[in-house]
Formats: sequence, structure tokens, C-alpha cells
Amino acid sequence: MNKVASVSTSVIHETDYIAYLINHAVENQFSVAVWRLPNDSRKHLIISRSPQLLKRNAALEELAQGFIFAPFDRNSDSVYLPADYKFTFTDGALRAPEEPIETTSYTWLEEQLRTVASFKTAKFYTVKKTETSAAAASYTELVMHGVQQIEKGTFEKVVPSRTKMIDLPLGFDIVQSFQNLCDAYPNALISFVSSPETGSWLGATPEVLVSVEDKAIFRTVALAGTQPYNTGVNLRSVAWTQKEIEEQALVERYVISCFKKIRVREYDEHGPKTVVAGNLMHLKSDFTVDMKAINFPQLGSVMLQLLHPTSAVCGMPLEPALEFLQKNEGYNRQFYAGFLGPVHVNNNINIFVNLRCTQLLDSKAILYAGAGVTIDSIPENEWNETEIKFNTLLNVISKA
Ligand SMILES: C=C(O[C@@H]1C=C(C(=O)O)C=C[C@H]1O)C(=O)O
Repeated sequence: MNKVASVSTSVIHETDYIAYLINHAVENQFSVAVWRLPNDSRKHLIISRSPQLLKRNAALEELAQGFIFAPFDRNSDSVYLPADYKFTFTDGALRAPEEPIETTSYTWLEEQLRTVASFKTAKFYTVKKTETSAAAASYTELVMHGVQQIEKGTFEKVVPSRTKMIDLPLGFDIVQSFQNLCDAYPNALISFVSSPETGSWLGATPEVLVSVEDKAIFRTVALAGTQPYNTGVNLRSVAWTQKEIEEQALVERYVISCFKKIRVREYDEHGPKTVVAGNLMHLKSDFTVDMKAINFPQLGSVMLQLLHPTSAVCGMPLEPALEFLQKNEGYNRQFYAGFLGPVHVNNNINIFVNLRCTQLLDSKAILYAGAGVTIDSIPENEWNETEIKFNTLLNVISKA
């Protein structure tokens, strides 16, 4: 039996491999990203020896295979994890290599595992200093303040956010939590990113920001409006209020305004439709562009730069809403409502908005959530909306 076959036929479970690889990264000051795309059974893990800092106008199309992790603040650099090692898992096991980087990774791992007697729980990076939002009461005040500015005509929509600090359960296991999120939310991007630069972030986001398939098909969405989802509800008969319909229509208009800036008229738009995102439902419109037909190979990079931060996480118009948040939100969002995802993995770019996420600390975690505020917002309802958004992760992490 050759080396590759001996690993692929072993009985080691993917959770042990993933824990081993995360520990290897952390012990060597490397960075690691683990993810599972929506409606996909494969899990991927990359280790990056030296992450790069990328400027806002970096061309994604020119990057080597890797994982991008960008903060909310578009003037701060993104962290790019070029893959030095890459692994794919299916059906609970490590998949046989399908490309050169996986072959070298496989061979390296097999070598490493010769001296491993048992697998340990994964450790992860934590940052020394971080920021959280003020007390809950001030969130309803922030929403009220936002509504006042809308009444004055400063902007039409703003998305104030807040944090919730929780204690991690005793014996918290990051790999188990990742697996639990994968099981609970099949149509979300499940991700775990850990690096000395960023600390550790775990998330289950429903929102595509930019995806490019085979350098040919560009996709983005306009997602907004939130209601709790109860299993069995018929999505076709879900009713939305005028406030939610307008809130989502604003995001749609924002996406279209980005296409207009670059004179792209040939986009297909479908929706809005009710979609399920874990414990919640949203209204979603899909946008698709045939990049070959319009001869626009950089559409992914160009739209990423124009879209972020969208009106789903910031507001409309962007500049005054952003200024309001910077002045009044009272904390640094860091990577919440930034973007993240694999670049050039299996010939695709799959970048999502970093929502329903948590930053992990030593024995605590910070959850992040925001809610779209329009002229019809009722502060208590927006507060409740952030509570149910926290539950996407809380329901899973607290059981880990
Ligand atoms: C801002 C968040 O979510 C965004 C805001 C939504 C809304 O205001 O209804 C819905 C989906 C997301 O686009 C979040 O989850 O923190």
C-alpha cells in the first residue's frame, strides 16, 4: 500500500484530523481556516504559514488559492490566508487528494501522524484586547436615535448592532461546535478562522456577498427582513410587513446602484422570496451575471469593492449611515459584518458577509448581531431581532 492510500483508508475520524491540524497551526504560529459551503457535504481546511494583508482594491482574480477574512471597516486591510496545506473531508473521513496541493498535504500529514499516539482537543488563538457594545438599554436608544435621523432625512436605513458576551461551556470543543453548526444549518456557510492577527471566529452565515463560479457566473444577493422560523411553516404563505418589504427593497436598490456604477445592465434578478436561515427567515433576491457574455473577468473584485458594506449591514445611503454607526455604535465591529470565504478553491470564489458569528476568547465568547432600522422601526422589536439572531449560534455553542 502506498503512503496516500494508507491515510485514506485509515479509520481516523474527520474531527480528530481537524483538531490535530488546528493544534498544529496554533503550536507553530500558523493560521487556519475550516469551512463548509451551503448545501455541500464537503468540509475544507487550510493551513497558512504567513497570512498576507490585502488592501481594499486587491484583485481577487490574481490571488493564490486561499481564504479571505476582512473586517467591517473597509479602510482596514483584509487578512488573506494563502493555502500552504489543504485538506477536504467527506462522510466523516479525509478525502483522497484531487489536486497537487492536497497530495503534498496528504503526504506531509501521513508523516506527521506516524509519531502521534492520541488526538487532543483543539486549542485556538485568542486576542488580548477586544471591544463589546454598551448595556442592552443603550441599544434601544441607538435605534431611536437612528429613527430620528431617518425622520430628519439623514439616511433611509441604518443597521445598528450590538454584542452579547457569554461564558463558554466547560470543556468547550471548537471542532465539535463546528460540526454541530454544520449539522444544524445545512444552507449556511459554516466557518472557523483562527490566526494570531485576528483571534478566533466561528460563524454560520446565510448571506452571499460575492460568488464567482468557474470564472464565468457572478452572483450576489439582497437579503433583509427577519422573522423567527418554526419548522414546518409553508414558506409560500409567510407574510411580511411593509417595513420588512421596504427594508429588503432598499438592499436591492443598493445592489442595482453598484451595477449601475460600472454600467452593468445585463444582470438577472429573481425574488424576493422567503428563505430559511437557521432559526430565522429572511427575504432574499438573487442576482446573476454571465461574466463571459459581458467580457468582465474582474467583476467579482470590482463588485466586492463596491458592495461592501451593503445596506444589509450598514445602511442607505452608505456614507451617512456609516458615519452614524462610527459615531454612535460605541464599539469596534472588527470582523463582524466584514466578509469571508474561500478564493479559488475548486475554481470558485465564495465570499459571504460575516453574520451570525462569534469571537472566541479563553473561556468566553462575544456574539454579534444587528437589525435593519427604517422609519417604521419599533426599538423593542429591533432589540428582540438581535436576540433571536444571537440564538443562531447560542443554541449550538451552549450545547457544545
Ligand atoms: C445584520 C444582520 O443581518 C442582516 C440584517 C437583516 C435584517 O435587518 O433583517 C437580515 C439579514 C442580514 O442581512 C445580523 O445578522 O447581524
